[in-house]
Amino acid sequence: MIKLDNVSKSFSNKGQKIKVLSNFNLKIKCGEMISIMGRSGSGKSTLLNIIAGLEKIDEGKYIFNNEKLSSKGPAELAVFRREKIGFILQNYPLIDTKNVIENVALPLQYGKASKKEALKQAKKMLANLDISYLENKSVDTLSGGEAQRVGIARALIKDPEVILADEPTGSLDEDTEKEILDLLVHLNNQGKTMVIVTHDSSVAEKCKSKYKIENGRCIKGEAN
Ligand SMILES: Nc1ncnc2c1ncn2[C@@H]1O[C@H](COP(=O)(O)OP(=O)(O)OP(=O)(O)O)[C@@H](O)[C@H]1O
Repeated sequence: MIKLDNVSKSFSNKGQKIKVLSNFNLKIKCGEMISIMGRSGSGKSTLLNIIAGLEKIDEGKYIFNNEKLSSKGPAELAVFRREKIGFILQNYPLIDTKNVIENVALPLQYGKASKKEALKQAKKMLANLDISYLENKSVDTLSGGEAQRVGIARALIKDPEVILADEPTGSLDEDTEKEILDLLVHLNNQGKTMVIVTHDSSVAEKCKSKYKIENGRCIKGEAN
């Protein structure tokens, strides 16, 4: 369903060209859970941004469900992102003037849903993730693990096909990391395609396919 075919991507920085990905190939099947490792600066976040349609590629093809996304313009890519992609980040930027349920409801309110409908859906999502007790909490009172669950609820509220997670457990202690990982595995078992960028090999071990970015290319690790 996700296919990157001979992709190249460079950035220009102060007149200097930085080649990040070159002849980069990757196929991710629907419902797969994969990890992406690689040293700092190897291009992991760039890859997630390309999959999300936030970064254009220089050469090659990006295919999503038989659609050539690399030929689409910014407006079409924004629609694609809104409908298909959920992002989970290390420190999810929750809005601290809104409480937990309002934060989770927000992506629906940016769409067509009324506030009442959005809050109803958010309530359901919090219940699905067993965090109804956080509903009315102010986000600045949440622990790291609680904030991450709320971030996950917000990423899931529009029922995206693909979850892109950039260091989802990076700032958590060992026990909380395990709980969040179990939640990601659970979501994958429910059919979500997951792409997890991580520095942590214990996170990568949870994934059925493991990859590493090295010298701009994608290298497959041994199967679990
Ligand atoms: N918008 C940009 N403009 C210029 N250079 C960029 C831009 N985005 C990324 N880069 C450069 O591209 C390279 C890859 O960056 P990227 O953030 O994808 O790496 P990463 O593997 O995610 O790193 P880390 O593990 O440290 O987060 C780096 O050298 C970075 O400085």
